[in-house]
Amino acid sequence: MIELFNVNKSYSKGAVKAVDNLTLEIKKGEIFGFLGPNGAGKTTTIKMITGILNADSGWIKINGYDIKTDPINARMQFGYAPDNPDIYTKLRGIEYLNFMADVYQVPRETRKDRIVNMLKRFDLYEAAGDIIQSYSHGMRQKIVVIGALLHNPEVWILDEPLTGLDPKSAFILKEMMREHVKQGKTVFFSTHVLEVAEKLCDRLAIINKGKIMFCGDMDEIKRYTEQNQSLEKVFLEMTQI
Ligand SMILES: Nc1ncnc2c1ncn2[C@@H]1O[C@H](COP(=O)(O)OP(=O)(O)OP(=O)(O)O)[C@@H](O)[C@H]1O
Repeated sequence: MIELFNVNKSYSKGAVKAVDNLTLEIKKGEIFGFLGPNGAGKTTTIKMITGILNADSGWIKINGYDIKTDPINARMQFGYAPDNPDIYTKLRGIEYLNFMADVYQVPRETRKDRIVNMLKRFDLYEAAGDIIQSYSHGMRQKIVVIGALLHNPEVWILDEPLTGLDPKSAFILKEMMREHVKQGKTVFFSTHVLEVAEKLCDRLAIINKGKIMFCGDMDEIKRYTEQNQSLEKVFLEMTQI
């Protein structure tokens, strides 16, 4: 579960208001999509949830742990895959995964099986001994996702996880998301791809200029509009592209 209450964030000494009084609750057992055009405030919000950035005001809790006042407990609740997978490129894939397993204290007895299973699931097993720098964008994205999920976190926070994945990898990740929430756990992810959000999410929020324009499920989207409009039309209306 993720809770945000009256969260604000500005950049450039207040000149750019990136997140504007945002209140949101992402429940256990749901895949929650975070939608918005470029520059809407999605990544800034995700960076505040994960404690990379501090909110100017408001509070954020993950499974009840405040990211500001109880950061270690809060961080142990989630796995986070950033939108830019170009990290630790000098390491071999397997070195990166072992490093992540060390950081999150994954026990030796379970880590090997877990690493091998996830590498095989994402078709990366053969490449695990290669330097990450030699990987394609999609391969880097997959290794970052595996690293984020190795400690079997209850809450998954994924920034644009499907961008750049081939159809098979995207299918596998979506399948994993569904399996995860079936166990009563939480998935929060941002996307530009409306079709994915429409098919995958239990609920979604549309953000524009730092403000939540809509939050609800697909039925609520349809009720919200007079006719049975598509998510695309609703999105375009709300974000006025
Ligand atoms: N470090 C920064 N300094 C100044 N302004 C910033 C900084 N980072 C983001 N911004 C601004 O804050 C706003 C929100 O940006 P953010 O990256 O959160 O949007 P986003 O929804 O993730 O966009 P995208 O879909 O393009 O990744 C934008 O106006 C952006 O230009």
